[in-house]
Amino acid sequence: MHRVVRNEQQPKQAGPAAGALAPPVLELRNVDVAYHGDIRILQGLSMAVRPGLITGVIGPNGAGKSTALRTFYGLLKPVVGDVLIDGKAVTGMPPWRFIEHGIALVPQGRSLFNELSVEDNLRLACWTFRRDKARVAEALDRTYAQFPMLRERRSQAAGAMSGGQQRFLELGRALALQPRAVLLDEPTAMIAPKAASEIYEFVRELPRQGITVLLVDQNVRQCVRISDHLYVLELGRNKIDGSAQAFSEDSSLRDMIAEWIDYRIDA
Ligand SMILES: Nc1ncnc2c1ncn2[C@@H]1O[C@H](COP(=O)(O)OP(=O)(O)OP(=O)(O)O)[C@@H](O)[C@H]1O
Repeated sequence: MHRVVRNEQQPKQAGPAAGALAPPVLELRNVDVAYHGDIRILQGLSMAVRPGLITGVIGPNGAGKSTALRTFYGLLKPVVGDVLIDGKAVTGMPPWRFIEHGIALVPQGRSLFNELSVEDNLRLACWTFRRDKARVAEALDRTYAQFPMLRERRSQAAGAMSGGQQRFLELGRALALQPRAVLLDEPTAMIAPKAASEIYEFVRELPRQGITVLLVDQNVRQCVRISDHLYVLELGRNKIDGSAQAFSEDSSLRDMIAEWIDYRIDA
């Protein structure tokens, strides 16, 4: 059974953050977020997504991980505090403008047009420059080179593919616009284990392509394994954050993570 291990008033920082000198691509600064009325789901939450790293966000069910990701992408507006891109406040900016800043989202759950072909789903990602046929063709070629499986299935209805294949199409659609950062919300939820492992291996390589990652995940084991920097949330607040190295070197933190993994396995 899961137990809350620490409940300090102040979040603990587990050692210096990896890439701590680079300014964040994205940042939440002391945000409070409410869905309805004045019940604040996030309270004083601060997080930074640093370039070239995978930043993982973990925490118990209902801790506010997905709410934080939606706030990062402008889908929820903070009641208090700010969202920043490259150090500049963009609080209240609508989600569709994030791609102009090179930031893409792969939301939780299925987001494809099931009846449309794989290729038409990719073409929709190119909507803003649809009249530039050469640019669309280049985006498709690049995506098919990265995901040969999608090229083979380009005429197939997206909804006829397996869950894992659909996830790769969603990733391909997000990457078609060559973002510098991608926000992933539970990328392997409801995906078979083998495909989930392939997705994590793919995500792990993204920084090598110059793509910064924010990964919100219930799969604590995989999130801890591939992240460079981890945030642990609890009840909508910062609990602990630090580099993956600091987590691996601190036995009390390891115990806490192990406890969560055990909890998840037993549940
Ligand atoms: N659309 C909504 N309207 C009202 N409350 C919501 C809404 N979405 C989430 N919540 C509440 O906000 C809190 C945080 O939810 P959130 O989905 O962000 O947590 P999470 O850490 O991502 O959880 P999980 O790991 O279970 O996905 C929960 O108490 C949840 O019930």
